[in-house]
Amino acid sequence: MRPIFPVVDSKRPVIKHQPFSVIVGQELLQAQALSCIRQDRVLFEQLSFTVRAGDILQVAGKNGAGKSSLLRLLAGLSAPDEGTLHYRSQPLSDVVDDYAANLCFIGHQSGIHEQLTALENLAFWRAAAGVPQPDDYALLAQLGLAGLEDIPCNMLSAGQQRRVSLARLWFTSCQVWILDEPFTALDQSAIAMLQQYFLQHLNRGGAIVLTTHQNLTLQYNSLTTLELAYRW
Ligand SMILES: Nc1ncnc2c1ncn2[C@@H]1O[C@H](COP(=O)(O)OP(=O)(O)OP(=O)(O)O)[C@@H](O)[C@H]1O
Repeated sequence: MRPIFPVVDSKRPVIKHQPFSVIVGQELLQAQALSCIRQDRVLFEQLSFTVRAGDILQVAGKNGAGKSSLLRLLAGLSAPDEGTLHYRSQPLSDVVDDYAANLCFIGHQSGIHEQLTALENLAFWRAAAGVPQPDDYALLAQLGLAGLEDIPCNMLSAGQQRRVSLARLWFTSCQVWILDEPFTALDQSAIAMLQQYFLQHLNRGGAIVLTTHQNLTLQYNSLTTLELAYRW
């Protein structure tokens, strides 16, 4: 029988990740001369940048500037109208399986199954990712969800649902994280915890591309901001 209130140390890391076997600075994603057109509007064109191991790239811009559209291109969920994307120096289309296995994409929507509990959502994602059973109670406690593990997610608050959604980051072994508005609905303490966790991921050779309308409060040495201008 599961304990009703499991005793956990919320400061103790529940999963110890190994560093990625990469040299920090190794090129992971290269975007060359990307263009994206939506509803006859050119959102961006001739956009080129590189994301290396250890990098964090913040895509900024006004509502409708094309941030989510760019992230979807980078995640391989849609194709650019012009330009090319490479993963580890190979055309993305040639290495799509390798890339998908190394990519954790969390979109604008939380992506949780609202009828399922937090524990059930975690079990579902782990099964899909082929990740062995960690201590989910401890993970959820670390994310401030102790006591809420067994109720359907549609009975959680928006911020609590976002925390469940972000739990994937704590057990994924993927090196590239693409996160669309990960701080939405989170309170200040959760934002600080997530930013601290980003730092750990970068320090072990991970890479992050994210959008947010908030300023990142932590100092990231490898932070680059890509500002997308709203184009009419
Ligand atoms: N699949 C699509 N089909 C048609 N138009 C789209 C599609 N996806 C996005 N758009 C349009 O592209 C524009 C940019 O949308 P996008 O979601 O990329 O903006 P954003 O910068 O992420 O905005 P926000 O800050 O509001 O999240 C919008 O005008 C939107 O209506």
